Amino acid sequence: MNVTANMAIRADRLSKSYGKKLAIECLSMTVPEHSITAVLGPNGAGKSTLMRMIAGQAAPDEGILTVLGRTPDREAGRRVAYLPDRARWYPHHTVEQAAEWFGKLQEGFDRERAWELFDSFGLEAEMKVSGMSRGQEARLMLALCLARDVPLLVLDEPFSGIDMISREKIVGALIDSFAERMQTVLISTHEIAETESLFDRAIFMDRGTVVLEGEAERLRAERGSLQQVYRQLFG
Ligand SMILES: Nc1ncnc2c1ncn2[C@@H]1O[C@H](COP(=O)(O)OP(=O)(O)OP(=O)(O)O)[C@@H](O)[C@H]1O
Repeated sequence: MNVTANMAIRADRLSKSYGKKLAIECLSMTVPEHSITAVLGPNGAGKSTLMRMIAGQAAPDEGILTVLGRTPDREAGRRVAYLPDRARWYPHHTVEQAAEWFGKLQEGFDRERAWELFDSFGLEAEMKVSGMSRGQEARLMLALCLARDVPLLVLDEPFSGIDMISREKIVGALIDSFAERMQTVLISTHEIAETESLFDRAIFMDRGTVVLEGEAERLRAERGSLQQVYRQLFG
C-alpha cells in the first residue's frame, strides 16, 4: 500500500444515535482509494450504521465524514454502489427484469458485465425472484451491485446466505474484477474464513468504534490471519 495514497473515505470522530442508543461513538478511520477493505466485528458493533452513513442514507450526529471528496448525501450516493444488509428485490421480477430496472435507475450500470456475473453466479434470465432461494436472491443483489461502474462499492454482508463453495468461487472472481476496475470496495462480513483472501485492509469495530485497522498483509504476518485477529479481539 502506498502511504501517500488518496483516501476514498475519511471519518473523523463520528457519532450517531438512534434515540438514546449510541450506535457509533467517536469513530475515526480512513479507507485508501483502490483498496478492498473488510469491516469486521460482532453483532451490533455498528458496521451497518457506518455503511449507511458512507452511502449517504443516514447522517452522523457529530464528526466529519468525507466520501469521494465530499460530504455524503443522496446525490453523492449515486456514485456509490451500496448493498444494504437485508436487501430484497421485487418478488415479481425475473432476473432480466431486475437488470432492466437497475439499468434505468442506477448510475454506471454495465449491462454486459451484469450478464457475465449472472452467468458466473448461476442465475438465468427467466428465474423469478419469488421462486429463488435466499442464496440465489443474495447472488442477484450482489451481481446487480457489482455490475455498476462507480468508484466506490459498499457491500453490507453480501455473502450472507450464500453457500461456502459458491462463496469461495465468488471471492476468486471478485479479486480479479476489483483489480481490473480499480474500484474502492468496503465489505462487511461475518464469513471471515472464506473471504479473507479478498481483503487488503481490515477495520475491526466494536461498540460503535474502530478498535483496530491496518493492512491485511501486515496483520496476517503478525497474527496469522484476519480470523485469528478477530478471535484475539473478540473471542
Ligand atoms: N433503526 C434502528 N433503531 C434503533 N437502534 C438501531 C437501529 N439500527 C441499529 N440500531 C442499534 O445500533 C447498534 C448498531 O447496529 P448495526 O446494525 O449498525 O450493527 P452491525 O455491526 O451491523 O450488526 P450485525 O453484525 O448484527 O449486522 C445496535 O445496538 C443496534 O441495536
